[in-house]
Amino acid sequence: MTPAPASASSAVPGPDAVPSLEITGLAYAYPDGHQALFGVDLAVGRGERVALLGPNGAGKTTLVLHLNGILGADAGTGAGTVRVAGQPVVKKNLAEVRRRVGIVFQDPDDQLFMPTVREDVAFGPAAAGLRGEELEKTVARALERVGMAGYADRPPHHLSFGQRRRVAVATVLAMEPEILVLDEPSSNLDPASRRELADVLRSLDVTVLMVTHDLPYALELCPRSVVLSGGVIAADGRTQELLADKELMRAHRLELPFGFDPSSVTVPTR
Ligand SMILES: Nc1ncnc2c1ncn2[C@@H]1O[C@H](COP(=O)(O)OP(=O)(O)OP(=O)(O)O)[C@@H](O)[C@H]1O
Repeated sequence: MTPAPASASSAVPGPDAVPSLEITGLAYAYPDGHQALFGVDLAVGRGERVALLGPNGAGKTTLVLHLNGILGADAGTGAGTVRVAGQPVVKKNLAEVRRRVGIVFQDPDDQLFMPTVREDVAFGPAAAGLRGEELEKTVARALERVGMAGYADRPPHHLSFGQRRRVAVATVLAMEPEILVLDEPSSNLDPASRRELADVLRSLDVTVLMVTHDLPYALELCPRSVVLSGGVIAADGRTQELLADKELMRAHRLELPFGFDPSSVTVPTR
């Protein structure tokens, strides 16, 4: 599959718009010498929802950890550049970059540690200086966006896993990120929670990069997918077309559930 130009996706900004994410020539070797990324180029336009697919060990987590400077950030162990909303991810910009890149980790309990949902969602904006009514409004709006408006006073550990994941998304949305990065958002969710989270994600007016092994979820949510394999981008194009490409799928150990037909799904236009 020939990599598709960014303009093949549906919500691509105009030629002058700054992409939410722009990765150029990103290469990275871990300190033990293991080379995980070999020159990755990827641009994600504002408002796009893109799935990052690939087999175990492809380099997906390594790539995501470069987006907010946990790895890389001019540490001297790699090459290439990462820009978020035009800003290079380098040490002197890390505070600003981390505000703009909201990562929702696979386990919500890694992100929720306060006595109440309200305090968890308020934590980031309060640390950024928000106070009083403005902070209250920010928290309320973030909880509303994930359908958890009535849960502000509840302790996070009293919520279901699916509800905790939505609150984890709210903690990140409260920072008004440029790009929301989700690591396996559908993992451990029952079918109803999975669908509810999909509805929430579809309703957000934010750029999304979603790492997932759940190919039907990628298809439901992301018009565009990128296949990372062996530390390089193997394909970049419309999710429906990539999932229908049996050779590509086999070559990169991607498997649809038995009997699943990608052409039977109505895909979102953004
Ligand atoms: N801390 C580390 N030190 C050395 N090598 C590492 C380290 N972390 C990951 N790797 C290696 O880098 C490669 C990419 O790993 P990465 O975790 O980015 O893959 P992934 O696509 O996220 O995989 P998965 O789907 O299993 O989560 C793998 O070969 C992995 O073994």
